[in-house]
Amino acid sequence: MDKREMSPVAGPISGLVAATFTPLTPQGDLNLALIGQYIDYLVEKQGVRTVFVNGTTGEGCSLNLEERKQVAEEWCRQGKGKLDQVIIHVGCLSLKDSQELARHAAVVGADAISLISPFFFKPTSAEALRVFLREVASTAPELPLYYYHIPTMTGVNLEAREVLEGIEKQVPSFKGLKFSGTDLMDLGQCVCYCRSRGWALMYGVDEQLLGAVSMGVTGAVGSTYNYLGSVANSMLGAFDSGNIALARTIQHKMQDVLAFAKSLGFGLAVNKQVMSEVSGLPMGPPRLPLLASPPVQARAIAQKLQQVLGE
Ligand SMILES: CC(=O)N[C@@H]([C@@H](O)[C@H](O)[C@H](O)CO)[C@@H](O)CC(=O)C(=O)O
Repeated sequence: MDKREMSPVAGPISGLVAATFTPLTPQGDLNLALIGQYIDYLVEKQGVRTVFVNGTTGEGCSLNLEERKQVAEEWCRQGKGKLDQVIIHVGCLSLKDSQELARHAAVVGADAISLISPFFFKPTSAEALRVFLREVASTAPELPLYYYHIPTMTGVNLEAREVLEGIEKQVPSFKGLKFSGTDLMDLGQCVCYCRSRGWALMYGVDEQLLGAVSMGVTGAVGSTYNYLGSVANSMLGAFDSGNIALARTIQHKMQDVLAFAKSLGFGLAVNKQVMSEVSGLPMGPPRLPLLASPPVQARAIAQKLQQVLGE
């Protein structure tokens, strides 16, 4: 067990955060009954004790509000005493919907909320986005709020550093961001801004986490930490102890697996199947418009993972 696994979370979020899949039945309804076992798997097999619920991996934007509430509530309920933190993603196209989910997150005992920018009518300036974040935060002022920067999915290409400018004056509960972009200049600037305020900066592109760690992020949120958490934890442990050569070797192996996965059309649908293959927990199908792929792809990826990372 490495240092990060042992240290309790205090202050800004550190270490790995699993961006959870939303378990569905074969018919496409929520399978809430699986969440208890899912938590045990993350904690016991992957050494991951903080979760990010209803985000990209959780298909949050494909669930209706009632479903999102049920999923959030179940993670909070089942995670009590087992998980360090439950972060609920409340981003929606409608301000009112995000406010409703933020309020609900507070009621069910979430530790924090996070949100993407609306992406149909997009904010035309960083100030417009800050005002949107402020209006959501005001409905759950007691919960830390993290901006979720994911330009590849939202098409909102405002620099994250620009969004941060002066945000603490508008959003007193603001505590950092989840950065799922690849612009290292922007990331570095965000690190400086967040570090001087004691905020969290969680990186979200798993295949290049080591680069972000060397930039100074406090932690990482990602889909692959659901089943590669223990591997990624050992990479972070190697980095922390100054064994950069080992950290690089581990990151390169993770990249080999993900490059192979991408060559087979890795996306959320296949990723969810890989999780089922590796964990043995039936995550079920993705929700339309995503389509399930033939299981052969996920099996091949799970085998590759075993072959590369089991070495
Ligand atoms: C676009 C996307 O899904 N990115 C993932 C990554 O974890 C990604 O799956 C991984 O880096 C493999 O490419 C996360 O950033 C998403 C995430 O944290 C979330 O589910 O909210």
